[in-house]
Amino acid sequence: MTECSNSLENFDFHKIFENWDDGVLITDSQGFVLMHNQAYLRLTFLPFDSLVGMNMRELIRKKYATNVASLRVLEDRQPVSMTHSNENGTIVVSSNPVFDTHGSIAVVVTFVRELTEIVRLREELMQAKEIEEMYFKYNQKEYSTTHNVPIAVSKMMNHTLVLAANIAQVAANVLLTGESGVGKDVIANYIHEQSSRKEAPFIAVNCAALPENLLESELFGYDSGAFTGAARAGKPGLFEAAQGGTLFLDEIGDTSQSFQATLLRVLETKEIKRIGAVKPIKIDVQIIAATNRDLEDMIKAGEFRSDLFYRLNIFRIKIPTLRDRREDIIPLSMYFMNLFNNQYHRQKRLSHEVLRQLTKYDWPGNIRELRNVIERMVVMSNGDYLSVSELPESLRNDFEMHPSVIVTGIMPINYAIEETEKQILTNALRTYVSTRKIGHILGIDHSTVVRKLKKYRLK
Ligand SMILES: Nc1ncnc2c1ncn2[C@@H]1O[C@H](COP(=O)(O)OP(=O)(O)OP(=O)(O)O)[C@@H](O)[C@H]1O
Repeated sequence: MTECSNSLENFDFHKIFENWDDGVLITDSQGFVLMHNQAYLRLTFLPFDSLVGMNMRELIRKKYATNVASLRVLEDRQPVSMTHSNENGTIVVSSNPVFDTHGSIAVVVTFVRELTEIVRLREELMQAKEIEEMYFKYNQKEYSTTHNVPIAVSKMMNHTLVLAANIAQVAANVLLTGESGVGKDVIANYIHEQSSRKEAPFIAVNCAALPENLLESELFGYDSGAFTGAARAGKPGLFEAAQGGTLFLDEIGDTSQSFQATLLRVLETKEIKRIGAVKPIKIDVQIIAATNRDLEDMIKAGEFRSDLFYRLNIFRIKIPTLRDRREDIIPLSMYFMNLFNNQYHRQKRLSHEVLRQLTKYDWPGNIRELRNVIERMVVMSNGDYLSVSELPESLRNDFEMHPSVIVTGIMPINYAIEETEKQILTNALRTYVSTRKIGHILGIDHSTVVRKLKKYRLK
């Protein structure tokens, strides 16, 4: 090593170490601490004001550590490097022996460096790569508008499709459940398309959209003279129109108890009677019922007939929410982008940042909400690439996904404020690199962020 001894003599090494961002610790040949800087305590989260004079074995004895690099150096007489990860982040610790002229270890110098940021950046890079791969995969022709099979990349949704296809083979009646917008309509269609009935009609009825008497006459039809104003020849209902095919009864949870009783009879006898008629008509129709309501709760509340529920529940498909199958978000987004590009004669593209943001959001409105977001962006955006700034407000800010703050105890207000500030800043540091960005996200100015980070000794 080349050095200029004159100038080095003037250096205050303590001062240099103290201002160092990395942690530095020097121990003697017995493991006693000779010196360390504040960064060492901050990065290792050791709850001491000073370690000087303490033997590093003490840390193991007091269970602050299981493996101490500087002690390993004393045993192995060679440099040792190790990484430690916990809820506070990841650090890399490198310890090096310094030998005296007799070849004995004089001191061990240890450096501690924070890796959290690097680990986070690596994860982000991997995520970006994944998104890029997906982007190219799902931007191909097969995800163009001609795609008529439900988009399903996730294991969960593929499992749902297999179940649906199996049920389609046996033409059993099915109950589809799941939150609003998860794709119950789409799955009902898929079941029909997978069945041997696919050439016959698929008829969908929204039971909640019609008043009870109209719903019955629509479904069962009526005979001539059934009521004033009835057509002379009578009118076949949708059950008859769906002969040989599929009848999809959406929002079954919103029907009256008397309608439920009639439907149960139809399921059991496979016959219907037109209103005002005496003679029953045999029907050969696969019934698919769907609801986003909790029928079991409704039964408890006396709002849904348990006998109809048990009849329908023999084959039930619960369609998972979009937040439970995040792998489908990118393929669905690409699909909708192509769909609306064609529809509105646009050539928009989704940027990686937008895709990443879409995968992070919780989608309470499920696929319908995603579809609406993409449609709006395709129509409203100015540039070729849809950018994060064009996303709706709720999707732009991560923190809006976790808006509730729950306090479970009683404590001094100032302590609570400081503790909350500290936790929010720690969370923000995990996601954002720049203090300016943190200021923007937290709604405070940049200098306040810097001041608070210093105050809480956060980095
Ligand atoms: N797997 C999918 N692939 C492509 N588009 C889908 C898929 N699932 C749902 N969609 C689209 O999402 C929107 C909502 O789906 P759908 O109407 O089937 O939901 P739902 O569960 O029946 O909702 P609700 O309970 O409110 O009636 C529709 O535009 C549909 O085309």
